[in-house]
Amino acid sequence: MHLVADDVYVRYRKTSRDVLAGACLRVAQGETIAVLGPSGSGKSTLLSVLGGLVAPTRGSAHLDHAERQSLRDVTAWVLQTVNVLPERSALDNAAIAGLTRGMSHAAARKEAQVRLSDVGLGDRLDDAAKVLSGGELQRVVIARALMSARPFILADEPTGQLDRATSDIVLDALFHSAAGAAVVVVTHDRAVAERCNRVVRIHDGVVRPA
Ligand SMILES: Nc1ncnc2c1ncn2[C@@H]1O[C@H](COP(=O)(O)OP(=O)(O)OP(=O)(O)O)[C@@H](O)[C@H]1O
Repeated sequence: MHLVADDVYVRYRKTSRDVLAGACLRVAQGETIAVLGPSGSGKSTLLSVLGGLVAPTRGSAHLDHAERQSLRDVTAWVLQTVNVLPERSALDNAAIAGLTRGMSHAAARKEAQVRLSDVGLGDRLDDAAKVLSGGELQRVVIARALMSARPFILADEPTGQLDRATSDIVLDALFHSAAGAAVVVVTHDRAVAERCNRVVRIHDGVVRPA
């Protein structure tokens, strides 16, 4: 199964330019792709198209062998602005993705414990999200994305606000623990790109090898 953006054009309402203008990207299962490009070039837009959140004006985004499966059902997000329930524990925040998947409460909590331990938060399970640091929160979000068991993880600047050492911990969590899931990561950070199998750049609305 591949996640495919095929000749995608996106023009936002009330704007006069195509942010994406013939963008193509084919994401194989298990691969890691860094998407680079200047601010405003359309990186987040491409990610939103792949995740089924923005509909192309022309062209399409789809799964090549499962056309009827929705993009939203096969993608999990790791976003720049961490969206967690601040009063709930790290364990609860990660377990939510298991509940959404139809797991029992007990099974979701058990798997969340494993996922959080995998990203180095085994000793923070019961801490409320609001007392965790930025890097710890980002790892909770990664554990939650992994809990969703979706084959494609879309990460938008996951290390944007973190220092180098914390970024490395978060990237280890993202790339090592994702075992089997593809990761498409939008980044300005060369160190992130260096850890990916493939690096592409958006320029003039199209995707080119970097
Ligand atoms: N909902 C929207 N409505 C109108 N214009 C939008 C919308 N979302 C994005 N844009 C515009 O589309 C262009 C591309 O935005 P996008 O966020 O995809 O770029 P980016 O490469 O991810 O930028 P950055 O690196 O600064 O995050 C920008 O000019 C932005 O203002």
